[in-house]
Formats: sequence, structure tokens, C-alpha cells
Amino acid sequence: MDSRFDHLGLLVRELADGSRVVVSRFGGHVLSWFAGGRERLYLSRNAIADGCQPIRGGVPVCFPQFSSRGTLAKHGFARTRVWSEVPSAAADTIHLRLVEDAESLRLWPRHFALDLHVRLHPQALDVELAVCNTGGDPWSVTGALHTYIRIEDLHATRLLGLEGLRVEDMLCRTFTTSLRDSPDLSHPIDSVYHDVTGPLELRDLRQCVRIEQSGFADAVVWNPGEVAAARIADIGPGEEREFLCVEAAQVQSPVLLEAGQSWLGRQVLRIS
Ligand SMILES: O=P(O)(O)OC[C@H]1O[C@H](O)[C@H](O)[C@@H](O)[C@@H]1O
Repeated sequence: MDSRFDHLGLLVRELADGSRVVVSRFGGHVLSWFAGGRERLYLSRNAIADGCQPIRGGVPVCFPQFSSRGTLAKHGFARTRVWSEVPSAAADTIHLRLVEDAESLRLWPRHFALDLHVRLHPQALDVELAVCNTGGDPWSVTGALHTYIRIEDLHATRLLGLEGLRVEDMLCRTFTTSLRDSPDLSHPIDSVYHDVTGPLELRDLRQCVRIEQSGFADAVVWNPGEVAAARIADIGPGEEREFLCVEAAQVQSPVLLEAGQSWLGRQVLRIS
């Protein structure tokens, strides 16, 4: 990891096998996961590290709104807030918390606690997001763990395990059933797959990453493709071929939490 992000409040865990995770308190954002001898997450060479704007890459937390499906800023505010570190008894775990403050209450007048646990295992990264309604009235949220997986070459990548699922193509604005064994990654993709239960498998020239999720009902697959990526300032030239976003998400059915209720969502990446 380069030093651009050092001022954001970085937390690091390392294991004896050389694996390592780096998490920023700004955004509650996993920036890097090094495992099996190489980096497994994409972090843009042009990522903005000004402590105000979202960081392009890693695992942004989208909360309390997914994308532009609501009145808040795109993907909500959690990815641009400074989270607090909570001491963890487990040496392999980073625990961060975000609760409401005057600014969040102005944007979204709800009392909440978000707890992010990032656990590093020898061949796996486990990211868990707990959402608690700490206020007196019910509310609902959408959101995601917006994971950018680093790949060798998008055009030689396949994402398996989505066949037969209901899919919303957000580019074509259609709902269909996914018939292919892998989505077509030679074109821009922005799709929400519903009711994901089984593991997904991302395969490229050098790796196989197994992606498991629980709590989150949906998986969003996103890559802007060459033309749109060229218009996104914080994606470096040609870098769109170096990542595929596979997001554990709650999009179709917002999570409704009564006062005092909690919800838990998790995504586990495992290399082999
Ligand atoms: O550029 P961002 O605000 O980080 O959003 C990046 C992307 O996130 C999700 O995957 C959405 O489905 C896309 O529509 C969006 O473009």
C-alpha cells in the first residue's frame, strides 16, 4: 500500500503466513487485502484520499442507501464518515463503529449503530456489517459491501454461480432470469442478482476467489466498461480491466428494523 492514505487513520492486521489487511477509519473502508502472495483488492491509482470524497476501490460500505435509490447522496454517507475503532479481543479482527451525529441526523434523522468487523484468516477475508436501530421508531435501509476484486484481465474473467437467478439489468432497465453460466463481462455491467444463496466463484487467469454472503439478499455486479470508465476521473486509464465489483447488497427489499432491532450482513472472500 502506498502512503497516500496514511493520514486517513489506517488499521492493519497481519498473519504469520504473510497475509495482511488494511482498513481506513475514514469510510470504515477495507483498502487492501494481501493474501497468497499478492494483492486481492483493486485500489485505483487515481483514488482520491482527501478524507471527504469516497475512495475508489477496496470495500466501500454503502449505507443507509444503495446507489441513487433514495434522496441521499449516492450510496449514502457511511463511506465518507470517520468511524471509531472499538478494541477487539481477537488479534485477527478490526472492529469499527459508526453512530449518528449532528451531521448524519441532518441528512437522515435516525439513530443507528453500524458495527463493521473485518476478520483476517490465512486464506480468507471476512467482512461483517451489523446494523442496529438504536432509536425509538422503525426505519428501513438499503446498502452494500461494494467489493472491488482485483483481476488480471476483465476479458478473461468469469463469475460463476449466478445462473437461474432473477436479475435486474440496471443499464437496460429490464428484469430477466440469468441463463448464462457467467455474465458477459466484455460489455459494461450493472446488475442486481436477487436471492443469492450459493457461493459465487470468480475465476481469472491466475486465481479463483470464492465469494460467500449471508444476510444480504442480493449481489450487484458492476464494471463501467472502457467508455464510461474514461469519464470517471478516479479510475486510472485502462484500469477498468483490473477489477470487477461483486457486491453483497440489500437492494430489492429494504431491511426494516423496529426500535432496538439489529440486522447482520456478511461477505467472505476465500482464495484457493
Ligand atoms: O461511483 P460510485 O458512486 O462509487 O458508484 C459505483 C457503482 O456502484 C454500484 O455498483 C452501482 O450499481 C453503480 O450504478 C455505480 O455506478
